[in-house]
Amino acid sequence: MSKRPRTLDSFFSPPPTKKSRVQEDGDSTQVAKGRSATSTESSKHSTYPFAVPHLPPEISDILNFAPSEEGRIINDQPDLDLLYFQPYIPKNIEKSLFEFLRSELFFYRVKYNIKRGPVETQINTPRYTTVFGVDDTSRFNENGEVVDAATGKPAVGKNAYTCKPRPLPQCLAMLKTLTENATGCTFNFALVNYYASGNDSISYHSDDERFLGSLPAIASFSLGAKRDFLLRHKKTPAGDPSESKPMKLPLASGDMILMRGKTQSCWEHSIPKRKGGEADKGRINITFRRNMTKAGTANYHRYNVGHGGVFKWDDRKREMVPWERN
Ligand SMILES: O=C(O)CCC(=O)C(=O)O
Ligand SMILES: [Fe+2]
Repeated sequence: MSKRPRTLDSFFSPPPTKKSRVQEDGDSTQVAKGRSATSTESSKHSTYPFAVPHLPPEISDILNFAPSEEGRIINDQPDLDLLYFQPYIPKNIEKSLFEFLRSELFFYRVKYNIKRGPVETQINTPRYTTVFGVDDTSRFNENGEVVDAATGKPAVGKNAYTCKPRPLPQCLAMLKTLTENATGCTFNFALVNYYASGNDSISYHSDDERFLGSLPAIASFSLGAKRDFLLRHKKTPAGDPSESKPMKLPLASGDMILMRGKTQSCWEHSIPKRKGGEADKGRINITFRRNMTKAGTANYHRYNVGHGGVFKWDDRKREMVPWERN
């Protein structure tokens, strides 16, 4: 069983009120009052368009029991090393965790240009994205400022960030800590995708950037609609037979897949568009990664935050809508 995680409450929000402390002590007569007090606590940061509420105790208390099942090793194909938790998130909170994150996080629908030779093409990312965290060179101090990991001083000049790193909100920090305890891996970055329908997708790619180091371990959570996760071996000069055997994992809500070893250097993965099944339902994917460099942080911001507007879930319209400060 994993250890109970520490949370980052200390610098995200004021100290807990008496009521929430009573509730945390488990005095059931105070639960209702304690809940309303706790639900007003939130993660705030100068880079956040709006505050992100802390997980309500009915979710966080049960999340402490994750992983729900032991991971199953899948390494029966060349260079593949997966640990598949089916599920990781306890069944009785998987839906409410999905709805909480969809409602409370801010998302972006990023457009960017790529240049191939003389031709510039605009890419419309076919899903909503958002990122949190910072690379190994830096950390957030008690005031929430990003500072050098070793000296505690802000990076200046050519060492300064070209983006504004944002700390993980408590809801993701808690899941990250649990995942670290269960897997023995260390993460400092979270990338969240929201696939609004079967029309949203991610094409074949590997998370093999240099800023993730060699043999990176990436923990990938699924919440909401079931979607196929496809994996295929990268082309090898020798035309290894493994190239012709793609794999399909039908990822269900609450599942977690840890990709490790040579998986990123030798395999590609994708979530293709789909029709039918749960195609009209949304899906959240959270990946925890360990990012090594400032350039990595800037890269994640460019492709997952961009310069465009913020989107937030509208529960009445049942869709992501542009969000504006009022
Ligand atoms: O949605 C998923 O399950 C995969 C997402 C992914 O591969 C990525 O964000 O790099
Ligand atoms: Fe990926």
